[in-house]
Amino acid sequence: MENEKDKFTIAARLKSFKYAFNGLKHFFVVEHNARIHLVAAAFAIGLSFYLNISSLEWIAILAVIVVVFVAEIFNSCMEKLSDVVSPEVNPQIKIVKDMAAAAVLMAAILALAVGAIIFLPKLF
Ligand SMILES: Nc1ncnc2c1ncn2[C@@H]1O[C@H](COP(=O)(O)OP(=O)(O)OP(=O)(O)O)[C@@H](O)[C@H]1O
Repeated sequence: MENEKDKFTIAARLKSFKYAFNGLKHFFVVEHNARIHLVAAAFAIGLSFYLNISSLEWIAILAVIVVVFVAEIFNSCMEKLSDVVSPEVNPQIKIVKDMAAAAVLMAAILALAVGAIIFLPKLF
């Protein structure tokens, strides 16, 4: 039988959004790396306006910005979860944290490559 909690309600969906925005607020207010990504994103968006890039180029720039933020949010989640699960030094936690950081590195490399492909020919 369907439980009260499983029922679809607009109020429950709105609450989920509230929690998601709460997570976003925490990320931008508390996590220091978020500020670095925010500055880089603002720079890329400013440069995109200045260089009057095409619609497809905008899609690529916005997509890589979001990919970097998503990777960094999950990386921060992994760090927090790891610190709760195992606050002491643990070789498996090291691998978990290193791999989460590797995901951010991959996203950042992609963002740099896409930025270079779009911006460099317009600048030089
Ligand atoms: N509990 C642990 N056991 C083993 N190694 C750890 C542990 N905690 C952290 N490390 C190692 O230290 C590195 C840095 O971990 P930490 O949680 O400090 O992330 P950080 O990258 O410094 O955090 P931030 O992204 O907030 O600057 C990890 O990638 C991992 O190699």
